[in-house]
Order: sequence, then structure tokens, then C-alpha cells
Amino acid sequence: MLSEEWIDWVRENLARGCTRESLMLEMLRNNISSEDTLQAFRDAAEAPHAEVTHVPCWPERFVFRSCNQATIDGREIRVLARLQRPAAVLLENVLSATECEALIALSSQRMTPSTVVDPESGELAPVQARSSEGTWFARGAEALIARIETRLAQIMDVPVAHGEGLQVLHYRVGGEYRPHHDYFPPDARGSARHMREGGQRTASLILYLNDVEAGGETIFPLCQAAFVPRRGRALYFAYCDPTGRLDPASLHGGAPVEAGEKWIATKWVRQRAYGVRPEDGLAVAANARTHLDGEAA
Ligand SMILES: O=C(O)CCC(=O)C(=O)O
Ligand SMILES: [Fe+2]
Repeated sequence: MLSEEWIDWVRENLARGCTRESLMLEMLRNNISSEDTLQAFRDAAEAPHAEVTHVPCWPERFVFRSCNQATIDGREIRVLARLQRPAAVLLENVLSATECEALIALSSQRMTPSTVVDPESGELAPVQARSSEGTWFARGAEALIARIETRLAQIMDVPVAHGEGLQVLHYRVGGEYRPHHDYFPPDARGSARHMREGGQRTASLILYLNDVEAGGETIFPLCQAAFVPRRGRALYFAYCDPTGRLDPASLHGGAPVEAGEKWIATKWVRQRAYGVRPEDGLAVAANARTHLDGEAA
């Protein structure tokens, strides 16, 4: 049972503008269980910014919610692991080794230091919390990208047009991505600007493009789960239900790479169509680089 003091502490700190992420991490550091942490947010925050979901956010027709395998785009995709909260599945055989290599080759020429969006100003800035380099591709920018996007849309049960441009990230030894939510924090001023088109993000799919020798897991600190990167696998997780309620249990990060390197590609999907027609290619550029999935720590 969580004491009233913690619930008050959450309420007060939310009111003075602290982020949910920072409060959750502090509670975990104080050995409060993830269940109690989430409950404290529900209890504390019947405030307007706190539309916290009580149930996992599985999309209604998401095939891998119960099926353990399905053939998509001619590939037999298998479920290796599932989390109920947050709603997450680890999938095998999403990309072939050749596709992973081709995606790394396409990206390696165009990498720049990664940024996150400052939640208040909405501006992009490189930050310590995200020590990686990255690039992104407008939807359908290359035949390979278009093919992967069609496959991912089928896996996620979301139209291709709801997807942001594919984001490729490269971490070297020591590179990490501290815990964050991929959704736009509803209580941050900078979010409105990013949600004007396409609405909230509803789910993420991380494609692992190589094997990492040590470290580099995708971690969910509130459920103490860690997924090891492995070439061709994908981690899907959902955090926004059809009514727009968000799942703070989707807090996640990339653990520091200890040996080797790590390449991933991330697809974020929105509530509605995002960007212009896919055939307009680069016109998506102005908005595609909105990986507001962290914050200026
Ligand atoms: O590096 C990872 O495993 C996590 C990446 C991530 O959180 C993201 O791309 O939004
Ligand atoms: Fe993320």
C-alpha cells in the first residue's frame, strides 16, 4: 500500500511542473513498486493533464495480441515475448538480414547527432540523455523504406499514412537513451504544436538492425523488463487507447551499449494521418524529425 504522503508528493510535483518521468524514476529509486507508482499517478492526478489509462492499450485488431505467429508480406513473423502492461510484443523475423544491412548502409551516410524536443518550447536540441546519432527517412523515400513501412503498417494494424518517417539510430559504446515516454506529454506546452497534425502518438515499433555484443537492451523500468537487440527482431509497444488515454507504464529507454554498437530503426504511429501524401516524399521533412520522445533532461 502506498502512503498518502507519496500521493500528495506526486500531486504537488505535477502541479509545480515536474515531469511524470522524473517523478516515476524517483519513486523507483525509493523502492516503490511499479504498481504503486502507477496507482499513485491515478490517485494523485484526477487533474486535467492526467488522462492515465487503467487498461493495456492493445489495438482492437492487433494480430499478435493472442496469435503467436502470422504470415505478413510473405514472412513468418513469430512472437518471442509479450508484456501485458505496457502492451508490448517482441517479434522475430520482421526484417531479413539483407534488409537490416541495406538499411544501415542507406543511413550511415547521413547520420547527425540525435536531438529531442524540449517539452516547453517544442524546439529540438541535442541533449545528454540521448547519446546517439541518427537520421530519418520521409515515408516512402526509398523502395526499401516503402516496403518496410507497408509491412510494419500490417503488423501494427495502422494505415501507412499514420506513420512518421522512419527514424534510424546508431549508438556506440556508452551510447544510451535514458527512460522516456514516446507520447507527447499532454501537460507540456510544446506538445500542442507537434500534435496539431496527426494527433497523439499511439504506438512505437523498434526494429533491431544488428546484434549488440553487450548491453544496449531496450528497458522498461516500471516493469523491470529488458529486451536484448537482435538483428531482424522488432519490439512493438502501445500506449494510447482509442479514447486518447495514455499509459505511463510505457516508460522505456535504451540501456548503455557496453560492447559493440547498436543500430535500430523506429516507427512511431499517430492517431490520424500524418504528413502529406507519401508520394510527396521530402515534403514530410519539416515534421518528420519530431522524435519528441524524451526531454531535455
Ligand atoms: O534504443 C532503444 O532501445 C530505445 C529507442 C527509443 O526509445 C526510441 O527510439 O524511441
Ligand atoms: Fe522511445
